[in-house]
Amino acid sequence: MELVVENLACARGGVPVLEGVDFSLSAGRALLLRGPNGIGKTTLLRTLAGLQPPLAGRVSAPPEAMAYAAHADGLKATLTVEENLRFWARIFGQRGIDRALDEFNLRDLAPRQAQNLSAGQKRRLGLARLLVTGRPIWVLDEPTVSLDTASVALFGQAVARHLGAGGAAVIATHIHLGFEAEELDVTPFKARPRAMDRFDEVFA
Ligand SMILES: Nc1ncnc2c1ncn2[C@@H]1O[C@H](COP(=O)(O)OP(=O)(O)OP(=O)(O)O)[C@@H](O)[C@H]1O
Repeated sequence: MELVVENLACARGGVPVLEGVDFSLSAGRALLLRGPNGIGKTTLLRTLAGLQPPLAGRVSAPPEAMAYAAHADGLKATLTVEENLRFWARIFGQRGIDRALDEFNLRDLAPRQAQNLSAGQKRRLGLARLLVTGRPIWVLDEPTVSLDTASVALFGQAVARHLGAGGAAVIATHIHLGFEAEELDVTPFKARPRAMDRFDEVFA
């Protein structure tokens, strides 16, 4: 599914963060968002995923086309790895969890409660959830935090397979993920400060 973003503006805590964001992404392609801490990558991803409304502009694909993975893994602590995946598969109307277990090397951990996983294992489970959503556009915020080198490679392969199957991905990351991708530095889209009121304008 193609994703077209036109003249998008987004805010955090009521403060405009980015404006005039334009890009398009074809099926089978990934876009890596770059830019310094605090510039607005998370805010842009949340807006793309439909978790907050844009201030202006258009996102062509509906939120139902997006699978969003945030900084937090959002695991059910007392469910096992397998139960977590089955839970999400049911939520998203999918059946199998085998690919998710295999692609993220979770087979041996399947019977373990999520609360007893290491940070990197939790992150692998959070990312494995993407595979049971069945959704075409992955929207990922710093997905490799806590992952070791081998797990980063597993993740890169999973994304590459998703792209190969006609999916797309928008990923905020500071590292190289091992697959071909376009890059967008969002720094030039930083929102300009606005006058708060007419009195402010006098001094602008
Ligand atoms: N809950 C919040 N309320 C108000 N402002 C916030 C909130 N969360 C973040 N911000 C501010 O919004 C701006 C954009 O933050 P955002 O998290 O989108 O940046 P980022 O590019 O993802 O940063 P990082 O690379 O550090 O993850 C920052 O100035 C940040 O301080």
